[in-house]
Amino acid sequence: MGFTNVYGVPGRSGAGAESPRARAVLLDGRAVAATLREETAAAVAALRARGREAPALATILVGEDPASHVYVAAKHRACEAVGIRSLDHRLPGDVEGERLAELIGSLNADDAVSGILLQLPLPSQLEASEFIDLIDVGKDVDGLTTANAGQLWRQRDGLRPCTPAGIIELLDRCGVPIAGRHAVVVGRSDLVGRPLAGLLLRRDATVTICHRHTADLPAVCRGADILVAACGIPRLIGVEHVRPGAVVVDVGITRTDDGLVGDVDFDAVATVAAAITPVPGGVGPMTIALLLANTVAALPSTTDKDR
Ligand SMILES: Nc1nc(=O)c2c([nH]1)NC[C@@H]1CN(c3ccc(C(=O)N[C@@H](CCC(=O)O)C(=O)O)cc3)C=[N+]21
Repeated sequence: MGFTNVYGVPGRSGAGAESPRARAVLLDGRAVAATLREETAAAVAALRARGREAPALATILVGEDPASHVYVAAKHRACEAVGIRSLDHRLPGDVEGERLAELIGSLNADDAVSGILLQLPLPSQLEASEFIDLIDVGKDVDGLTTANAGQLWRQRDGLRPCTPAGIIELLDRCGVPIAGRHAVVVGRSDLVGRPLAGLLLRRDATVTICHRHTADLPAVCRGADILVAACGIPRLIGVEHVRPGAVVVDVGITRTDDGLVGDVDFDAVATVAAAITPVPGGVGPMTIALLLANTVAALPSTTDKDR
């Protein structure tokens, strides 16, 4: 992408320097995700052509959270579009943990199931990490089990969480360099902040993780070449957090009366950043594209099966 040169000269302008007038380049997650989905569809077609079964993703949705229903439906549609079969399991919000555990056990044992996704959040009586860790490590297409998280931090192969992996893929495919850059991640969730920090570190970024106890958040964020907002606080990140020329990634997605709102004050930040992801159309579609890629990657390798 053409903007690498612009971005390649980071604007280490002193205090009081004027913001560039030009608006930030849009990091178009929707377009990049479409390309990635085509690649996944081609990989599935190639498997089928060799006589293999299509991969299958099993989703588990517990309770009636409306946003979760929207997301799970989107995941099923995306599976269908690339030739991945999907299995839709639903449990009532007051389900006993034992029943959920049984379902996960039966999906672990089912050879026709290549990936298992337990949609979060769970109802409050169920401790999410306890159930995530019941998922077979090889079917953990969300990359959220303790075992896969450990693989990441130990620098070993493993399934990676979809949102963090999607962010890295988006930066790579848009030509944003990572090695040697200072990446600041705002938010330390198990789903996004922590694993993303691990992935950025593996790519040789200098990584800072910020959270609610961080002193002078704007100052820390202004040190970022790559600033990732993943705290779930609508429009927390404003111009005062962004050094002119930084790349800004917005993971936040809050439903409000005026639509979906990110963690970044987009209109303001787009006047100073070199590049920025929109909400919607940024990180969200990449998350789903990586879920599909992970589901294909979770298949036992062709060589294993063919031997
Ligand atoms: N086990 C688990 N794994 C997850 O990956 C997971 C989860 N639980 N719980 C909830 C979050 C959230 N999440 C999103 C996925 C896609 C969009 C997405 O496609 N967003 C569209 C907009 C879709 C809309 O209109 O809502 C966009 O940003 O353009 C958003 C959010 C996955 N999550």
